[in-house]
Amino acid sequence: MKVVIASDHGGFRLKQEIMKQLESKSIEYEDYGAYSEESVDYPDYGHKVGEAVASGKFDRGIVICGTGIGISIAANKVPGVRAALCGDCFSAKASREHNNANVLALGERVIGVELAKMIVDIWLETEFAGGRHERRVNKISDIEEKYRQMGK
Ligand SMILES: O=C(CO)[C@H](O)[C@H](O)[C@H](O)COP(=O)(O)O
Repeated sequence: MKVVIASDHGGFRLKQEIMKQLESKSIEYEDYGAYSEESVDYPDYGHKVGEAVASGKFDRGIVICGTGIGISIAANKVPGVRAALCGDCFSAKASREHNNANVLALGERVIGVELAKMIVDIWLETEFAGGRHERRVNKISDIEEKYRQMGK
C-alpha cells in the first residue's frame, strides 16, 4: 500500500510521529509537507493529498491540521476523495468498513499521539465491507457526477 501524508503547521509534530510509525511497519509513504512548523495554509495541503489519492498515485492519504477539520474539508473538495476526520477507533474502523474512506484526517490539537497511532493502525488495516455500503458510497459518487455534468 502506498500512502501520502501531509499537514499544516498545526499538524506538523503529529505528522512526524505518524511517519515514524509508518516506517516501523514498512509502509511505503511520501511526505507532501509541510516541512517545518512555520505557519502555512491547510487548504494547500488537503488539496495536494486529495489530488494525489484521486489520481490513483497513492492508495490512501493521511492529512493532519490542528483540528483536522479544515484540511479534511479541503481534501473532500477533490472529486473521488472520501476524507474522514477521526478522533476515535470506532469511527476509524467504520470510516473504512462503511464509507471506504480513502483519506484519514487527524487533529493534532485534539487527540494524543498514542490514540492517533492506534487510529492510523486500524484505519490502514480495515477493508471496505461492500454490500449495502457500496450502494451508499456509489450515491456519494453520483452527487459528484451531478455537479461534474453541470460544469461546476
Ligand atoms: O485546525 C485547523 C483548521 O481547521 C488548522 O490546523 C489550522 O492549523 C489552524 O486554523 C491554524 O491556526 P493558527 O492559529 O494559524 O495556528
